[in-house]
Amino acid sequence: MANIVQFEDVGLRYPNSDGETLSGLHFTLVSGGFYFLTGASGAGKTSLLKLLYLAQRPTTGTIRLFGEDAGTLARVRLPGFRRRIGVVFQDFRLVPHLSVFDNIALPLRLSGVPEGDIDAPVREMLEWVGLSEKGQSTPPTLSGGEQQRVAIARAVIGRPEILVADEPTGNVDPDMAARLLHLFESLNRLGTTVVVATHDFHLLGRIQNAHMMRLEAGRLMDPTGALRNPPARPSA
Ligand SMILES: Nc1ncnc2c1ncn2[C@@H]1O[C@H](COP(=O)(O)OP(=O)(O)OP(=O)(O)O)[C@@H](O)[C@H]1O
Repeated sequence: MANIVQFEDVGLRYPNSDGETLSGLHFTLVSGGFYFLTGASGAGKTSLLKLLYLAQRPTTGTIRLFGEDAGTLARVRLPGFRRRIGVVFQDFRLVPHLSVFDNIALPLRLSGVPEGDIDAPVREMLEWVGLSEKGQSTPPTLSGGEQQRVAIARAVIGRPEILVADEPTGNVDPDMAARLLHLFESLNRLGTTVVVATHDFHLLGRIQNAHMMRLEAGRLMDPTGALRNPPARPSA
């Protein structure tokens, strides 16, 4: 299996913060893997995911995505790179004045898919997340869990190579959480590398062969030994 993501000694310090939010991250994700990222609130999960989907640059170290150094990537190639990564944001980030249908269609339209080829995949997605009746609604009229499902449909409609989801089951009941996880699992079976940050420990045992990544105060633990971290170094 090819390495799809490599973090090499990556650190992140936000400009106005006292210390490093993330430090010494050194790991590899393989193509087609399923990864859970856990850790207490404030441990740095969202920050790590932002590095992964190129919304944040690291302060130190190198991030390789799809075999290329993301730090030296020409600006013009960034949007194309980002399209290969589907993101489910913790706060959904749906476009409030667009219908559910148009929110889900957005990645296809941005990639230049012809209008005639948009209807069928969006309808399929709506069905997939159980929102076939809500295509013409706007996000502010939906429940939190429904908005979350729209966000998931939008993240996966472009068949991304990597799916990054930040607390994707935070607003749904246990049945829906299990269903959404099943959707991620089916995507993963089709070859998508999936990275899910979650507090929900019930989810963790549900995916066979999932790897666990645990963040503690900005440092990565490797309970399953799958990330090939080097042994912890003594702090300087
Ligand atoms: N833009 C920012 N500027 C300064 N500090 C930030 C910024 N974003 C996050 N932080 C800090 O970085 C730390 C890690 O935050 P992060 O959101 O990555 O944690 P998390 O593990 O995702 O937490 P949660 O589970 O509560 O979402 C926190 O102390 C947070 O205050």
